[in-house]
Amino acid sequence: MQMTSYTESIMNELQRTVARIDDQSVGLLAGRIVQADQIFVAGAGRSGLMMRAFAMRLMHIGLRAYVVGETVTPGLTAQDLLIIGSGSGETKSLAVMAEKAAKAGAPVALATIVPESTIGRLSEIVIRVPAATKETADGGATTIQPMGSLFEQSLLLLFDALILQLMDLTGNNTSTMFGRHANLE
Ligand SMILES: O=C([C@H](O)CO)[C@H](O)[C@H](O)COP(=O)(O)O
Repeated sequence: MQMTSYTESIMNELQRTVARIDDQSVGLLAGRIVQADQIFVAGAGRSGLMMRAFAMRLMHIGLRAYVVGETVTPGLTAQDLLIIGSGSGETKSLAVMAEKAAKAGAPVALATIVPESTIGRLSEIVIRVPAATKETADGGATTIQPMGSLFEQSLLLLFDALILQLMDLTGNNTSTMFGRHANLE
């Protein structure tokens, strides 16, 4: 198949998937984000890359956002919020992180394929993304793509749409946000 046909299939998969994400749980997360003192985001592998992209936009909005594991990332308190992106909801390092956050009294939010997963059970807000997990031998009717690709792409779209909601809530626009963009690049 040609590249353009593959991208068309991917776009169709994405449209089907993001259309089934629950708006209410995303709205709930938007509310928690603006209330939090600091926002910590985490994810492993490709899911982690999408979470890093989200953290950058949170910073552009003027929020105190950190990627867990960076050398400059401070400690988390009960006034903060931890947002995890994990397709399986079972990635060990993230499950331990969610447990630690819950012990510190901080709410955990999770975007995942499996709400009933270990991390899902530790999370106050769970956003279900109906994609195929990375272990699924083949995505069946859900996806032609390998492993967690559909989930990872959906994460990017979900969080970019959430950023638009946060821009509305906080009165930001592209020029206020660009004003906060890194100027040492
Ligand atoms: O990097 C990944 C892999 O390429 C799957 O497509 C995953 O994102 C990584 O292994 C983390 O897994 P999850 O926590 O289940 O998202």
